[in-house]
Amino acid sequence: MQNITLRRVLPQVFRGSEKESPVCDSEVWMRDELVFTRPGNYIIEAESGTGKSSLCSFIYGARTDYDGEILMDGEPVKGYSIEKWCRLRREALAYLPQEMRLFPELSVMDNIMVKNRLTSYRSEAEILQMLDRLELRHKAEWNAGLLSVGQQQRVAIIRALCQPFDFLLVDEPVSHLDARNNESVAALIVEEAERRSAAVIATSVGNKLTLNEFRLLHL
Ligand SMILES: Nc1ncnc2c1ncn2[C@@H]1O[C@H](COP(=O)(O)OP(=O)(O)OP(=O)(O)O)[C@@H](O)[C@H]1O
Repeated sequence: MQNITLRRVLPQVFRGSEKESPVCDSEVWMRDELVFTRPGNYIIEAESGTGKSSLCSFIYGARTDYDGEILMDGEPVKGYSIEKWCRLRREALAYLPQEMRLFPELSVMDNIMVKNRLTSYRSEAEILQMLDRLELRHKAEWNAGLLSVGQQQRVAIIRALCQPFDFLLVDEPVSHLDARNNESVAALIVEEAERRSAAVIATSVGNKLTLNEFRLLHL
């Protein structure tokens, strides 16, 4: 997939507020055409409750309660079959939801392997290396539910990287990370995105992923 286009997209919950702030000032909602292309980095910044997670769910196809159109390589996604969504999510679209969705009773390694067994994208040694880079190697056998939220974020990021993708969608990926961990996560994400010539779309409510070059959009 080369591009994702938003045409006059607006969450249905915001219907009627098109002429009011923040919707009328948004660089995303109700724009005639907003195109995300790969490769490239995008940060979508906004205050709480303005729809960052909703936007991610719309792009990922998890929710359809929006007006306007989302197109992938020019095709409107609202007509996509379940099979097409499954293929897209397996091959082209990786997603880290804000709530991470780890299995708390499974170990860190098993959480990552649940995904990696489906994709066969990484070797166990590569996963351990990524855990090492994000300073979590010593937690590999811990239950994910016993990790801090910031540690869980790092595990969920590694899990999201265990697949091919053209677009990586990360919803507030560093909201619980300090500057040093933010930089480690950003370096890993940039490296993985560059390897795939992919685009990164990251949302932020304040603590932004430390990318060198990116287009900033205010939601
Ligand atoms: N599944 C849903 N169905 C309908 N409306 C929803 C749903 N999820 C969220 N909303 C509404 O959409 C609006 C934006 O919520 P959303 O979670 O997208 O914001 P956000 O910018 O990600 O917030 P935060 O930074 O606090 O996580 C809120 O008014 C919320 O009540």
